[in-house]
Amino acid sequence: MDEWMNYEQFDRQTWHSFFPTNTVRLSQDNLEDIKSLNDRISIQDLQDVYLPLIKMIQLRYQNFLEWQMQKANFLRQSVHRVPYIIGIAGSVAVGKSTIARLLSILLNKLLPDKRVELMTTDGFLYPNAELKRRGIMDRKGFPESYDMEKLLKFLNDVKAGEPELKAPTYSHQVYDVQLDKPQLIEQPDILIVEGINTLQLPTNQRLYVSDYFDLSLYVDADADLIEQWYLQRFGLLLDTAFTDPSNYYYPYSQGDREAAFKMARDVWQRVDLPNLEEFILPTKSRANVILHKTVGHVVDRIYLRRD
Ligand SMILES: Nc1ncnc2c1ncn2[C@@H]1O[C@H](COP(=O)(O)OP(=O)(O)O)[C@@H](O)[C@H]1O
Ligand SMILES: CC(C)(COP(=O)(O)O)[C@@H](O)C(=O)NCCC(=O)O
Repeated sequence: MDEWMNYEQFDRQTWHSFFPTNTVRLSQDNLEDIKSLNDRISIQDLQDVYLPLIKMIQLRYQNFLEWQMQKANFLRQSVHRVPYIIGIAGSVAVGKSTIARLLSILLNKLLPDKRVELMTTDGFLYPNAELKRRGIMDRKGFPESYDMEKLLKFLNDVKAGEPELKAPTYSHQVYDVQLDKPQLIEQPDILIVEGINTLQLPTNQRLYVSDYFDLSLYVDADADLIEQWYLQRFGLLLDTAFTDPSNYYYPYSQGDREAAFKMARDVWQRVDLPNLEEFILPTKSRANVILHKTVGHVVDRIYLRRD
């Protein structure tokens, strides 16, 4: 069976033609915000790929708001604010958090009266100490390394409009969850949730994380390319965060650079690649939108699931 039969596929040019960019004006500040993503997203990518994407998200969001009104009318309830949740899935190091940040900047710009917040599911990993206690430190990122019950309960509370929720956070710098630095989630209108497990099937819970999503995106690329991006990020961290003696990878920042990269390649091959193949890739066909990236993070194809 054709794996893509329920998707429409667009090349970059066609996708761009759906929303020619001169209709959105970005201020210098917005551009600076976007550039602070380290020049990683080019203005060309912004125009060709991300502005049409954000326009489509805006249309879907309007539709969602309309439905909330109609539903309240039908059920003879008063309209209450329900957050719109966007999930972003894909491999470790494929660029999920970079895209999530860009989308949040653009949504803030397009919908200035809406509160847009961004979080990652990495904070729901068990702390390193607990992973070690369970003997699964080398399974970090695999389904069993997350407290899925806690994540589901959290998303349920967000949807229910609970005020001032505290999301646990994760630091790539420290290589651990930061129990003392929770992120406040304060009744957002739109919440972007990025993480490798956002489309994962439940292991023993009855709910999917994605049951709480109003829209889901999967960021896709060839594994060989993602490995390069993983190693590039490792190189950056090796020169910065890992030089802190409290960092998990500190010894590698002090020793031979080639040995450090050898270790990182080994971690990719033993941990992140098998996780991609066994648990992350199979979730791709559940996403509403698939962004396919090629060399240099350039998005060359966009897939939309028929609905
Ligand atoms: N559009 C892009 N252009 C260039 N580099 C990028 C782009 N998106 C991400 N990167 C780089 O790729 C690496 C992984 O990106 P990141 O957003 O951290 O991925 P994830 O959140 O999926 O782990 C980082 O080093 C980041 O700087
Ligand atoms: C915390 C993560 C599971 C999540 O990755 P992300 O999507 O944030 O890049 C990953 O970065 C990770 O730590 N994996 C374990 C093996 C490794 O050190 O790469």
